[in-house]
Amino acid sequence: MGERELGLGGAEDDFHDRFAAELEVLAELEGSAAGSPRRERWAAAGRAGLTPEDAEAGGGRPGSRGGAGRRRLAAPSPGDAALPPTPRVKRPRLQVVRELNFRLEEPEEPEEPQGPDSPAGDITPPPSPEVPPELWPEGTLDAAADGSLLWAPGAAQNPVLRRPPVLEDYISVTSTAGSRAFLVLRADPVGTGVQTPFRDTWWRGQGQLDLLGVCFASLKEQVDSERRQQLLQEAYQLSDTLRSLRSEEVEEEVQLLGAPKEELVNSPDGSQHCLWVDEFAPQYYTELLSDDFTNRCLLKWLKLWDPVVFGRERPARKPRPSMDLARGGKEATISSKWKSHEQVLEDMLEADLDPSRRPRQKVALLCGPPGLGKTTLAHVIARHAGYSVVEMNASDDRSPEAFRTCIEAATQMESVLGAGGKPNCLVIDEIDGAPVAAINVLLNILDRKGPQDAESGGPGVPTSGGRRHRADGGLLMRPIICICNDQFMPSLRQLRQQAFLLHFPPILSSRLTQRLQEISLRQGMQADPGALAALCEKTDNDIRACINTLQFLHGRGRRELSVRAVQTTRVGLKDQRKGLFSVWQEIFQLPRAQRQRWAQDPSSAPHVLLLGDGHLDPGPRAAEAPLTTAAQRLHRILHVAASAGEHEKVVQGLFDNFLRLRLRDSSLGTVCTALDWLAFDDLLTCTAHHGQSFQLLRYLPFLPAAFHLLFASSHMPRIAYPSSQQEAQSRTSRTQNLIHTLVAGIAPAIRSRAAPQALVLDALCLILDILAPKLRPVSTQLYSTREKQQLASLVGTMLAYSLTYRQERLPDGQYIYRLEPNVEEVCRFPELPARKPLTYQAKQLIAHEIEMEKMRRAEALARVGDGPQVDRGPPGATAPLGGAGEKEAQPPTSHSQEEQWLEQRLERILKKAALEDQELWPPRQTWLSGA
Ligand SMILES: Nc1ncnc2c1ncn2[C@@H]1O[C@H](COP(=O)(O)OP(=O)(O)OP(=O)(O)O)[C@@H](O)[C@H]1O
Repeated sequence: MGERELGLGGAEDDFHDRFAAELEVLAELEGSAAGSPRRERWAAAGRAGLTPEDAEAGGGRPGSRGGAGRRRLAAPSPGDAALPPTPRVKRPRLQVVRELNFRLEEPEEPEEPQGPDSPAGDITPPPSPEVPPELWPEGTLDAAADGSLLWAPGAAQNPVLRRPPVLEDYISVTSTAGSRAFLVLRADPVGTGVQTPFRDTWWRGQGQLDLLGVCFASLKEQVDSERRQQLLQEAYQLSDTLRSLRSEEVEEEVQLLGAPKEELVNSPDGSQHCLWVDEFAPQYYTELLSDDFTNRCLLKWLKLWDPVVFGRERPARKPRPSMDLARGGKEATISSKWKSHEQVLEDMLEADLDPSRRPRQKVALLCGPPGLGKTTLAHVIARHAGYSVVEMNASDDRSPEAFRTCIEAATQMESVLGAGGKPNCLVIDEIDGAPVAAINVLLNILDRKGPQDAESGGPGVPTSGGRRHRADGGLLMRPIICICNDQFMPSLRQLRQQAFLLHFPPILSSRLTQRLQEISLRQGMQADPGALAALCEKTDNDIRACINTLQFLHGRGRRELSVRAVQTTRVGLKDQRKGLFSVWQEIFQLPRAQRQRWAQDPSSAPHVLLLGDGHLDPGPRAAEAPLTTAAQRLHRILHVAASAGEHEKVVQGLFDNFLRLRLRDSSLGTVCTALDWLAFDDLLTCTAHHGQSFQLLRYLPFLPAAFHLLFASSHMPRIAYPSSQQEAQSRTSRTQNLIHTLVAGIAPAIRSRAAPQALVLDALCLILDILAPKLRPVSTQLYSTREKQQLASLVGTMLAYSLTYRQERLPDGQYIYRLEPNVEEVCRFPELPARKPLTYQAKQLIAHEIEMEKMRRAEALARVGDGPQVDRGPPGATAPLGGAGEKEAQPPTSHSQEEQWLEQRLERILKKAALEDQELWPPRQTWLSGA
């Protein structure tokens, strides 16, 4: 400070001379020039970083810290405002500067009430208590100084100034050359020369308070990293424990088996090179696990190709003892009415070959769940029948071109003689994954007709497969076996109709268990039948899954298979989604294990769970066991229904089939409960979709579960694909169309009172009765007046409703007259006979009279339009039955006269219409010449 004073004292006069202009401005400012509006505007603008005009308009940023003090300073006093801007007595610079102190300290006190000039909306929070007032950034001040005369530009950043700063204390320094500089003094409350981090924190937060001092994000990060580390540690600990447990287990097993440790460690590695499913894949027909009937059917179908492929004649058929006779009397009558799938298949196999001596079904379609050995069956059977198998995967070769090339290469080209000179048999796997276009290619190939087909003449005896194939030019001469999981894929619809369809039934678990035992024995693995049966049940008798599980466990060093090991192992199934028929079957059939229990305890009928609580109460011992099993079944069906996906179709199948089951409940209580469930399902679906309450959809699988508990039995139900819904829909739309046609044709006067619903419910049935009066089967000439009137009124009524009779030819060649539009369909049950049927002649007569009446009306209309020029018809013609508007017309006396008269009328009407046309549309030449 001493230096400063020294400096100041020494050069005061010089200073005044050099900076006279600036000091004058300062003095002006000091002399309450705050009264000057311009000055105030500058100050406000400086505070908010606005232009003076902006400041004038909006008052700058309300509540900024520097603002309050500055505003107070700038408040004009009436006296000052009147003062002229005269030069003042020069005062020492420091004094000026001190008086120009803009009371920066004042805003530091947040409690201080705001001045009257403070904006009402000032909601700026007080500064953070952690930030000392001395460290408030000069940003606001600097901003205020920017462009203003009051501040030395860059004072905040550059402490060495050429002019003395206005607001801060400073030290002036004079160089030896006599030039002066001013050094700004800054307070340093934290430490000498140490830059405080708070300044940065303040600005980084862009006005945020950062009460914690550390950014929240970094705190979160810190917590996250700590948690991660903790998890990692836990994982390490777990893996250590597991490793130690496993090594203990292996050691135990080694001790049990007495095998040397090295051998155990090596054997899994060695076996990994070859999958057991491949190693133990069946090579011969006898090794197949699938159902014998299916195997035999496929083999028989392949044998049907022998005449064209191998040139062998088909062996003469032996008369088969009728299966019906072998069965019981009642069952025999049923089976004569309903043919089982097996019978249908056998009939197909017994059927004659087509004219080109090929089987009627050119392609066999094997369908069933995955992993049951369908592909294996096709390969083994084809080899067994003497073919060389060519396999293609329809999911891979999806394009129609690739499909065509593959099929033709295997069945049409020279390579029909495959490896070892054997003819090819094409196996198309996963055909349900092929697109419709590709399947159409296959269908086209199947549909190709040979010369024999075209002629339908006697069969030509082929000499050899190759020559015959060339002669037929593209005719399919080799068998094709298609394999799919889901036969109901829409793309397969047409193929299914043409194919020899073979459902692949589930493999018997006893056969599979036996095979698994063989395999495990050969691999040196001890597996008791119980454990293997559990494995089969768990995998739904999926051969692949069973063998893979065994290999997996073997690979992990297990030499003994226990039920617990099977239960605890997570077996990877290929595809758990079931087809619709399997879903329906599971719903209507008891699971196998359950069947035994069911037989033992018939009192625990599952429907009691749904029909009433009373049955569940008898006592814990009676209720507990069935409840547990029922709960298991419930969960299983819930799972099956939920994973099936097509809920609507599943429910339709249940609806169409549940009444065909053998119901044991004679009071039909189960049926009523089932109907209630169906109604509930409808309600649920409607509510979910109308109100978009999709959370309700989770309750939909409960309907199949309820049906299972109500109807499941040990019998294999005969399930039909549901069609009632579609039929009902098409019937509804047909009926609606009929009603619309009828209403549209009704005369306007009647139509106003014939709303479609009222018409259907109230009028149509009675109208049909009215339209069927008793008419004598004689000529109308012989009718009495009353009968004539009756006929006339009938014709009038039918015309009013735009009804008539049309002649139709039935497929058997018979002619009938049918009402048009056929509203009888709307209001009469098809099975019931018509109440008052009209004879063919009566309908013919009515139709004729309706046509006549129409013509008469048309002519009457034309006459009304033309007035007297219109020809009034033949002199003898009169209205036959007193039709409306035909008083003056003379009816023809005989039938031939009547026809003649009608023809003349028609001719005249047509001529008149032609004339009118000409008048309206003159010939083209006239137009052109006129133009
Ligand atoms: N009798 C059997 N003995 C041993 N393994 C068999 C037997 N039958 C089939 N396998 C094996 O089971 C596996 C599955 O058979 P396959 O591929 O024929 O089933 P799939 O029904 O065609 O299944 P996907 O529909 O998944 O193709 C094959 O690896 C096969 O080797």
